Amino acid sequence: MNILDQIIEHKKTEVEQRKSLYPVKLLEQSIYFATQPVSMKKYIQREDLSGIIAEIKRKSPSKGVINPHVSVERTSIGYMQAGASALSVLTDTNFFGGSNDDLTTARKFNFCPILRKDFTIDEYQIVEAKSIGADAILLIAAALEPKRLKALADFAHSFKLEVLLEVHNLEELQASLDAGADLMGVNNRNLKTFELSVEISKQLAQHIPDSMVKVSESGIESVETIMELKKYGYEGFLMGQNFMQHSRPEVACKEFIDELNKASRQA
Ligand SMILES: O=C(O)c1ccccc1NCC(=O)[C@H](O)[C@H](O)COP(=O)(O)O
Repeated sequence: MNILDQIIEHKKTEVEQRKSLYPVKLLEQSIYFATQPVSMKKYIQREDLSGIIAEIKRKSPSKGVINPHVSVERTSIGYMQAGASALSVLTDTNFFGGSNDDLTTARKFNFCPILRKDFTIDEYQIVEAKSIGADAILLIAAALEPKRLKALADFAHSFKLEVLLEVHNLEELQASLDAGADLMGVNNRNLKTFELSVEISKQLAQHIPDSMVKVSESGIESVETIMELKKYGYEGFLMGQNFMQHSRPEVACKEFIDELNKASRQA
């Protein structure tokens, strides 16, 4: 079994356990439906922000332990002060060391779009995402049938959550174009083999309709890469490890965005 299959198998068990521990009715009670979510799509397109979706990632299957004791409060505030457009918080515990508490902490201290980065396979997780304060969820084409992608995207929209749909190849992209996602993410990392190549984003760009906000995800390490991806129409850039591998991720993020702003002014 590849790592994505392992994650999904584990997630199925985890979701069933959570359903009996915290029944969906209970989650629904904690949702304040009148609260308007903060649009990740709009923030990514804001001229005064960098387009970077800065991630809180404690560990990962490909890298192992990255920054297990990170302060979510300090890092999330620092990321946003540095000029990030949005936050991504990995809430999976088993493979990424995150938790729902990480997201609620980020929510408590920031008014900005927050992506709940998890492996969504069930409607329950969407209600849960809303109940912990997320503005957007991730759906992964490699993990779900096209019909299921659409059903989950529709369900997320009914809770006023935006959907970042992630693909890694042309087949997945074409099969998921009708799912109704708000943002199309191209993951440069193959989640089955961990192979990384930013070329994937470049190759798939022309196949993504102009009406969709394009996000390039994973393995982004330099300002030059972002400047290059912008030429292909990318407006969002999901970055985790590059910041999180520093003891002060928010400082690394600020240095990166300052350099990016300088490069953008000179372009
Ligand atoms: O990062 C992994 O090793 C990984 C393995 C299996 C499934 C998902 C994985 N990562 C999730 C992500 O997509 C990344 O955290 C995100 O795009 C940021 O990537 P990076 O900047 O390379 O940390």
